[in-house]
Amino acid sequence: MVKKTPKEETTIPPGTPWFHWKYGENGLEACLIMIRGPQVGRRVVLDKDEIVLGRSKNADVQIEESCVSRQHAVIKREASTFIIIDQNSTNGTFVNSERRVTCVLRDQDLITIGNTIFKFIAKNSPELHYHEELHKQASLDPVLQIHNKRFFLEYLEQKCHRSLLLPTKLAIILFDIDHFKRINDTYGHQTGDQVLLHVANIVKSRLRNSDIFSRYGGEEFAVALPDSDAEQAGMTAEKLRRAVEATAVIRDEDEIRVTISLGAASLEPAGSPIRSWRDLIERADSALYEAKKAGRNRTIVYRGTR
Ligand SMILES: Nc1nc2c(ncn2[C@@H]2O[C@H](COP(=O)(O)OP(=O)(O)OP(=O)(O)O)[C@@H](O)[C@H]2O)c(=O)[nH]1
Repeated sequence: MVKKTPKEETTIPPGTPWFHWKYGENGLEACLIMIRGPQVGRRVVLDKDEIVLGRSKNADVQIEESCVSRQHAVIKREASTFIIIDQNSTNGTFVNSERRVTCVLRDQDLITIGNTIFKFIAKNSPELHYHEELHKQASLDPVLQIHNKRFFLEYLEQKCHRSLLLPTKLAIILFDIDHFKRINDTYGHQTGDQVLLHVANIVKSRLRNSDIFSRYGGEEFAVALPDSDAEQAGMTAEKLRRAVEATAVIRDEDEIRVTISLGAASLEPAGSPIRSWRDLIERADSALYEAKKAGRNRTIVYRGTR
């Protein structure tokens, strides 16, 4: 049964980029890896001319520590060089333990901001591919070979931030297999896993390359649809629902059929404006909840006034 997402449930690192886990045209970009702090292993790809680090919600890399200034430091890219510039922060920016106002970053430099430490990995660093692989492994669901929740939320946060600034359209779908417990209870957990894989494959094959599809929980999934509004998300959701409904998993003599319930929400105003990715998740989740309550095997698009 789908439960409403508690507000504090998602604690995914803010500002974590998602877009360079496949090799881009210019190869891998330089990055920062958090090596001490609340999100150890968090990777920040330095793919913009300027990246702000600070406590502010609007910082590209938000560091939620009271001793970190709102706009603490900026990393500027100049050709292939990265320069960190302290923004007159109260407690200072440290590179390799020395307080610096500006500093050209070199491979493996350690940047300390508050209690958080990042390691700078340059574009030509021998460690770059290693960190890339670690990030990739940490972003995949090992059974279904689709993105995991961590990756999805990283992506959503980044994408939402940009879509609200530009602004561009963005929608998401959350969906859940109906009465999945019965499948496990009737056929066993292994067959349950087969059904999960079946649903994941059906959905994957119906999405665009630009859509981000992930496992959100046990039998819950999430899709992010860039450049889509609520109507388009509703149509995609219906397409997915019909595709799942129309196919079956064959097991011995049995045809196992499942249905899914879906909730969709988009960034465009529906009642009160969306301020963050959390609002989007909450709205899609409440639409999914309504779809379950209304009898399952259906799509509800969030049109609330909250
Ligand atoms: N086989 C298998 N089962 C899983 C996995 N993750 C979660 N489940 C099962 O999914 C079931 C979810 O049950 P419920 O939350 O009651 O939901 P439901 O039976 O789908 O009912 P509704 O969501 O209300 O339609 C539980 O029995 C979990 O054990 C998994 O990775 N593999």
